[in-house]
Amino acid sequence: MNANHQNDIVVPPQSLSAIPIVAPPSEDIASAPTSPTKVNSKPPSKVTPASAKRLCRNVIIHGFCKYEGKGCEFNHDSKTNGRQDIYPHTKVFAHKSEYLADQYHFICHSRKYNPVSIRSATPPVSMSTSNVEPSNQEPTQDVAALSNSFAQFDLGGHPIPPPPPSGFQHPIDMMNMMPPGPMDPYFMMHAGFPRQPSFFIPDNLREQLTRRNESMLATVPGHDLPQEVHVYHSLCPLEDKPGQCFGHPSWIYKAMSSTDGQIYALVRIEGFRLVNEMAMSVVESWRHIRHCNIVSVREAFTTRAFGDSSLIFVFDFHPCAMTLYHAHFSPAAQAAYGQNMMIPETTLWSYITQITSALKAVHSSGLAARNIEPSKILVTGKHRLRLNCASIMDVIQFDGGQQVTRYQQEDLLSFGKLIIALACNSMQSFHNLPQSFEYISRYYSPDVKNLILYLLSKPMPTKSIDEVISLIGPRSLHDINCSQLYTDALEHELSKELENGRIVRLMCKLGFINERPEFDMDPRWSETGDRYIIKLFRDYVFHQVDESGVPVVDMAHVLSCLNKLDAGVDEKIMLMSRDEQSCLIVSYKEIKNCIAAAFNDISSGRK
Ligand SMILES: Nc1ncnc2c1ncn2[C@@H]1O[C@H](COP(=O)(O)OP(=O)(O)OP(=O)(O)O)[C@@H](O)[C@H]1O
Repeated sequence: MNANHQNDIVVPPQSLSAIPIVAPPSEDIASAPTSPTKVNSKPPSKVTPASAKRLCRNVIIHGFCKYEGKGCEFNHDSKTNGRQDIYPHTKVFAHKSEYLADQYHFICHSRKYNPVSIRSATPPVSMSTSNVEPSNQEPTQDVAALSNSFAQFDLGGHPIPPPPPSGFQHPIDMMNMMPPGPMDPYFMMHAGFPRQPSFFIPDNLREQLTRRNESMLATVPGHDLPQEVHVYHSLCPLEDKPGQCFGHPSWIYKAMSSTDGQIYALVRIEGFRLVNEMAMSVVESWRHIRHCNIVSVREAFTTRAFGDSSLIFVFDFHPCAMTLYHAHFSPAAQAAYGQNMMIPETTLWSYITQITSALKAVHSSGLAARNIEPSKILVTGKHRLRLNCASIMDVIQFDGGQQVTRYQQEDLLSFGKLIIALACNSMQSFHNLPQSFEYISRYYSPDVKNLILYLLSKPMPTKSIDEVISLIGPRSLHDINCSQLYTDALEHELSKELENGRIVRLMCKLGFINERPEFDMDPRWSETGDRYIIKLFRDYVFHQVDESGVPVVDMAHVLSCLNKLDAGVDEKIMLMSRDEQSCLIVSYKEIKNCIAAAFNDISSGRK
């Protein structure tokens, strides 16, 4: 610390309303120091018995005192206390002294004359055991003296707010918007403390998104794939052995496009010789379909990059996706859930609604899906389905689109088979229809059976996806409702993340500003003025210690401070010099202005 500031603080001229705390004088108000610049720092500490009659400042301002019954000696019964009784001797400096009295009261609650202890989880230690020098003065007088010393500063703009109405929530409490449920273990560490604001998204959602992000970045070492295929690089196989795509040996890779930097899924049909160039034009029709239940195809091309003649289809990549087969019918899934794996009716209707919606989009575009089977439908989230491998069948069995109507009827038939398989939890269920229908009738509503009967009925011109839509109409409304509720929940989470984004930006600004070595000799960057306030604020937010000097790692405190800073609220805080010899009272609004000015200096290229 700069030697000039060992024992006192010169109020920076830029921050007129930053108030250095004067050492509470032991003399009378009349003999209180009047110089605003030179300050001592030892705060008053002892509360005389007279305080017992005085209404607690915390009750006045916040509606409650968290130290009531835990050492706070002031009166907490607001009904028996008139406001005019609070500081009968300090009428002249009413608002100033009241304000500072409030600060003083907080100091009294502090364990080590350190603002962090205001937020401490443990009850405050009595003043006699704290480091604060005891004072015989009544707080009112001390405070009046303090305000007297700073009469020249503009303290008048902040009248004390009226006592809060019952039910009033302190801004910090208003951030306690944690959803009902078990408390986050982090906050449990602060037992005995009111619930802290939660700024983080729920664990399950966070884990899901993290897994997806990791899956996007995951690589598989030791493969001998080409470095580059067309504009795609960083190929990574998603399977360790070739699969079967519509009867052809196939591979699927994750790869990055050098065109847009996005990750895609490349489906490679191995050793495929394209005889009709026109076949590729089908992909163009598919490319125009953008639907939430269809994996979008981006392009298709042939390549010799793998040492053979391969046909490549490029699809959107959905991290952590698995096929419907894998989710419900694979030996692993069957072993894990056994007979208990019956799909609940609401889930079944959700699946039906999503596939119907996808088929409607495809059929309306004059195409047929030709992929309604469990291994060609991806589950990309909870109960979230997407038809995969769109367009592949049309290319490898190209017929110029002559049989679309037939294929569309086949889509409906395949859809019926799929519902039977899902409802009976068996891929073989279609081979024993009477038994399957009996099972479905027993466990599902008649609507399911009626829909299946319709889908399995003979192909005819009137049998269409539109008919299916009218059959499932009321059921699909439930799915729409669920989706919208989920969207609302996600938006809510997103709004919280938005706050976090703002906080990160603020922290970046603080990082840019604090202790820049190249500005060491510059008085504007040394430990005076705005930058000094910013530095002390950084200490206040991050470097607090408890009464034994142990660092306090209190995320809730950090987030709460940064949120208030971001909002630029009028609330004032006390910043302490590192030697604890002097302190400043300054509002978040003023600190925000200091940071904005300092950051502006840096970002404008000032040297
Ligand atoms: N678009 C995609 N985005 C992300 N992952 C995908 C995508 N398409 C496929 N996958 C992943 O690749 C795996 C294999 O897909 P594929 O289409 O080859 O299914 P499969 O069950 O192996 O079928 P088959 O046995 O017929 O090859 C899927 O389980 C999924 O994890």
